[in-house]
Amino acid sequence: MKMWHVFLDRILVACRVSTCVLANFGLGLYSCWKQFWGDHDVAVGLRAGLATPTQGGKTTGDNGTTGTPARTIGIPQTRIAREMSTATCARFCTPLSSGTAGSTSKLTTGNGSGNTMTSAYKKKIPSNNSTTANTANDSSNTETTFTFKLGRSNGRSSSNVASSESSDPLESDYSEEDPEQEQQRPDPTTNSRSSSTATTTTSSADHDNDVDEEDEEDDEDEEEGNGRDADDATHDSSESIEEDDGNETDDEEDDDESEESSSVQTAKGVRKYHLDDYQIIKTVGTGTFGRVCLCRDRISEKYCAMKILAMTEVIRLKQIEHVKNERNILREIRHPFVISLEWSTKDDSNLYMIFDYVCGGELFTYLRNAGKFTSQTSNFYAAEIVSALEYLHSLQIVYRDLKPENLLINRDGHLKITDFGFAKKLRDRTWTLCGTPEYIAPEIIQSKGHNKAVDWWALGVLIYEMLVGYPPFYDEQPFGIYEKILSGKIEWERHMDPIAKDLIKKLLVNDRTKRLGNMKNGADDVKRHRWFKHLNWNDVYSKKLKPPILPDVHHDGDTKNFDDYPEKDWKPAKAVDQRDLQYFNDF
Ligand SMILES: Nc1ncnc2c1ncn2[C@@H]1O[C@H](COP(=O)(O)OP(=O)(O)OP(=O)(O)O)[C@@H](O)[C@H]1O
Repeated sequence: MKMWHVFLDRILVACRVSTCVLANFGLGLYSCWKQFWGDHDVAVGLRAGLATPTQGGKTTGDNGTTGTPARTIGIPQTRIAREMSTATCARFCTPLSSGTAGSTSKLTTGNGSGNTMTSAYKKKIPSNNSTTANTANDSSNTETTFTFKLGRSNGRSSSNVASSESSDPLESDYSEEDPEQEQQRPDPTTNSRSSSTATTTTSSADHDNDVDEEDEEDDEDEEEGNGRDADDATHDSSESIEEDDGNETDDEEDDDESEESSSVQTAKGVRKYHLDDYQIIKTVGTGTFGRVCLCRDRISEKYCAMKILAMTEVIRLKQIEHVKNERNILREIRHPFVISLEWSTKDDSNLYMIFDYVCGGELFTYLRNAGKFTSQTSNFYAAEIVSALEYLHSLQIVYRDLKPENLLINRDGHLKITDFGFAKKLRDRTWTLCGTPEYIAPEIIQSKGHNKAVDWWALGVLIYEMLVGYPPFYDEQPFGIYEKILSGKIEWERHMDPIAKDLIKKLLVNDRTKRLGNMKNGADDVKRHRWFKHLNWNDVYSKKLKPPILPDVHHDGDTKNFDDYPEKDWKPAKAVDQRDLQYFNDF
């Protein structure tokens, strides 16, 4: 019976791939025709998927990212979202690139078997790593926009790197034009707001646009939970939202305020922020549309991380709604293990988000350096993630990008989840195909519609990866990864902690109605699992647990745990015209 299931699953995946090859061929022809005749939008979709200019592992786009280190090759593919008609829907199935020397690219060795995979992953441990450890909007049910971060880097920190010649059969999936995004595009015929009035004092009502209409997942909770004793003190995550989170903005716009400045109510009173308040020190990371810089707030003298997104790129890749979504969700949340957004603004070229600077670098780096973590270390990080996921889910936010690359370690050794580019506020399921291949849940691959259960799946993958050193579903090709995910077959290490293994098994359940975390007791089922039995969850939330790793940092603005990026290669992003600027009126 099981064999039949596997067989049928494989046929299903194969059908999807074949369909996408054919459709892609058609789409290619169509796009060429359109490109020739000047249909910008469709051509953009194709460029994003297939023709990212790369040179020597560096992007050569016009977004100011020229010279971005090689882990960002294929930047547009790292967060691909294509909004095309399902009639022209296709998935690009092109050969894997071999990647760029000394960097990024794909995991191209290993055959998927346990041992080879181990060595393959170990080979990926960066040699020049300076990090050391002290101790061992989808608004409706019809929306089918596909968004992907592809492949995992073999470099020290990036995983969401995609080659422009990726073979991922799900990489470029197409959908009906997102009606919502279309609706939200301002009417170009209306007058542009002058830059002096477009401040960042926006309302959080934007979220409404990202919410599905049906009530959440009645069907998901039918299965019985495990009915464990409620002996653990459970933190009521809703209480953790501080009333004054420093991100609320004044209702009234200040005439003097420009796009680059705005008054914000902070814990210490009203502060008028301005971009000039921030002295940019150094690039510490790169992303899809730009870079993340360490900077210093001249007023508070605090170090911050400034995420700079080139608007031209955001528009080109049709990511307007996703970026606004990211900012809106970040404004709403406040949790000890989630990155804090201090302020956001824009000028006529870039969007800016200012975060706390997390100087310890990515968990990914520590994991690759260590090979694997002990059960105790993994338990510590998993507990902090459970606490954060419980909080996010209580706000109906599904995170959708859990992986070690998105977990930063603070100076105090505690985690901060970063990169909310795929986060989404949900009431019902969503159909956006997004994630990183090794971490995506079966229901995403099967386009069944998904919900917060995907985060619990990803937690299972993450715990496995921390304990074993590589993810449970691995293959050279994304297609192989998806096959393995759907087959549900996991290779277990002989000496793996049996209690951790039990938890992983209960999280990596293909049927999401039986997946721990997604049943009627929600996150409590995970928190009460034996692997977490020793924990007091209030202590977890209050950061009372002793961190297993303390980053080697000498001061709050230390950048030794991040790669060096050639600063002089950054070109200023092109200014967008008034029409395009209106897309970001409420940013
Ligand atoms: N608050 C922060 N403190 C320190 N480093 C950070 C911070 N935020 C981000 N970074 C670094 O910058 C990198 C890119 O940030 P982030 O993932 O948010 O950008 P992105 O554009 O969403 O990237 P991607 O395209 O990979 O999704 C991160 O991997 C991390 O190394």
